Amino acid sequence: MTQLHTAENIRAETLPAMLARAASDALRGEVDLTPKPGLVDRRGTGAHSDMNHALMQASVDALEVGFHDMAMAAIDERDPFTLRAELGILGRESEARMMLATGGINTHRGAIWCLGLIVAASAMQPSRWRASSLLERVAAIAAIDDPVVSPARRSNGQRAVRRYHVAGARGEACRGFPPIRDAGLAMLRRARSVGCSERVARLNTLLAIMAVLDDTCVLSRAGRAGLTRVQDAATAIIDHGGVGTVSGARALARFDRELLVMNASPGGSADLLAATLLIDALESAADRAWGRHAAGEPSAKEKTYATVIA
Ligand SMILES: CC(C)(COP(=O)(O)OP(=O)(O)OC[C@H]1O[C@@H](n2cnc3c(N)ncnc32)[C@H](O[C@H]2O[C@H](COP(=O)(O)OP(=O)(O)OP(=O)(O)O)[C@@H](O)[C@H]2O)[C@@H]1O)[C@@H](O)C(=O)NCCC(=O)NCCS
Ligand SMILES: Nc1ncnc2[nH]cnc12
Repeated sequence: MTQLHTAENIRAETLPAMLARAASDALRGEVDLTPKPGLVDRRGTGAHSDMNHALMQASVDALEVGFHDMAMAAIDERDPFTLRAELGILGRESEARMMLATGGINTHRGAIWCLGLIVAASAMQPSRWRASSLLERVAAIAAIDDPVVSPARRSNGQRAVRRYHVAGARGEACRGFPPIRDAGLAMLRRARSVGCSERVARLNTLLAIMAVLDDTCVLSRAGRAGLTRVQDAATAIIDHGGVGTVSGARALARFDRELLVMNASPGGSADLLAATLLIDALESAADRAWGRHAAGEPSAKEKTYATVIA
């Protein structure tokens, strides 16, 4: 867990480095979480023939520098339109590093998007890391068109958006990622508060996101019927107490097998789980560093330097 402290710095680290590390930690936490339904984890490849745990780890390693650059851009750039254009450039650079690290496999394009926006929003106002405040800034950035990308972009996600009339990754960001704000964070905190292990809390959080997200990966692979099945099955497991019980763990195993048969990988939900873990870590870091109800901006020194103890 990344922890942020002030004053007696054991190891001073710049804010961009701290944010990049926190984003990478969140992505590794998602990749390592096991057993996830339909997704790559420590057991194997999920509903993918071209990905495995080692490849996902290599992908995460390749993304940290890009998150650092996005944070730097957000600290330095005050004009929102210039910042959005810069984030687009840096996002595509990150996608290129991902493709280089994975031999051309799209492991984390969606994760670069959602975590990159959160990192940028965090760097813009370092002491205002409450989820609602962060996600408002995410929505404001996402609402600005990337001057380089054509609205007619041909991608699996855009084809699903047009065919099934869903928000897609861009639309969810423009709304401030409601599945994170309203489902993921609430489940993560509630599961911890009732004594679930961190693994169970995170698995329940993934299911809570899957229950509400119109995941274009699932739509592209299994259509509207497949997405409805995924949402209904995730809802049922949560409604019956989650995966911390024997019956819940058995239901999760059945769900995993069903997704493999459907070839339905909830990659978007996996990304939003990582984003939920990132926002949770940032809220905790801000509470420790600046106090629970920090209203004021941190000092110039705090804006630039913070101690990070891994
Ligand atoms: C806004 C972009 C994400 C582009 O989005 P677009 O709508 O054009 O669609 P895709 O390029 O297909 O990317 C969408 C990915 O986002 C994830 N996702 C899916 N549904 C949602 C949702 N409702 N909300 C949020 N995020 C969602 C998902 O990413 C994950 O899955 C991918 C791996 O799964 P897989 O099934 O293998 O995917 P494919 O390779 O497409 O299928 P196969 O060919 O293998 O069958 C992986 O990407 C995961 O991360 C969707 O795939 C954004 O990329 C963009 O505009 N970028 C430009 C640069 C930029 O502006 N960057 C800013 C950085 S701050
Ligand atoms: N663990 C995972 N498996 C498959 N696709 C993903 N996209 C993000 N994380 C993923």
